[in-house]
Amino acid sequence: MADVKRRPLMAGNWKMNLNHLEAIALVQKLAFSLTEKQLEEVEAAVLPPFTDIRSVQTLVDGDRLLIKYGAQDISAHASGAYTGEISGAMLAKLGCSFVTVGHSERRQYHAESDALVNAKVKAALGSDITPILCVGEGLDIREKGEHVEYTLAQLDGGLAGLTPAQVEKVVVAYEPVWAIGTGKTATPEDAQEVIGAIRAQLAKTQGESTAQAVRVLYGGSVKAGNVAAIMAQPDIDGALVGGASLDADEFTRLVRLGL
Ligand SMILES: O=C(CO)COP(=O)(O)O
Repeated sequence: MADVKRRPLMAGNWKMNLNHLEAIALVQKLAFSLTEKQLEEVEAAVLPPFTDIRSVQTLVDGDRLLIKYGAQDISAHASGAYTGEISGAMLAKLGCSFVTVGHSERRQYHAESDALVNAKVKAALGSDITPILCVGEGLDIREKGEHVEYTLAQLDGGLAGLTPAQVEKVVVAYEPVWAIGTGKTATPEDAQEVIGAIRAQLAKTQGESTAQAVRVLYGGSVKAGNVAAIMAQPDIDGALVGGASLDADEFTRLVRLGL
């Protein structure tokens, strides 16, 4: 199917950085630097720590900013005795549009399995929040040449039990673990290889029209200096940006280059 227009998405995953005052300052700078037209063409989102979200909400609502925001994790449970967890309903109440699910740092440091990631994807959809399902291989898997099959298994695991209509609401982010925070970016061709395979797998499992509708992002050492070459690949619809999203000027340049 040719010429399907997917709106580019640039999402800044702040990880465990910036307090709520710093969050306000950064979002204000982004809003000052990006025009409404740019934000209509490229969807721009920030994903701050939980403790910043209320402040970001107040700013975005108060000034009717077009910048979207979300969270970095969501509980698989709806409510109850789950100490430390944050539910989808709580995030929805704060106006979150997105939540990353299954980020490699959560898979690695919090032992998140594909089954848990799948439950979190469903929790997000149940609260009308777009899950950004993160997949991607470590260096050992890449060196064995098994990166495509490994990533597709994470994709299938994360989407298990969803209907094609639900899958269309999911954003997938391919983030090879060896490229995160290391300064080593996958080449645009490496990223396209896996992201093209993700789209082909979606076509096989969900049907061609769903596969064409799903946005697939690349993440891993994305900066203003390399984003254009990444975005030039046919199947890449945006970027999930870590370090470079903490700098307002750099993230602004990234959003502008997102088309
Ligand atoms: O993990 C990432 C985004 O989720 C990528 O982080 P860096 O952009 O810092 O490599």
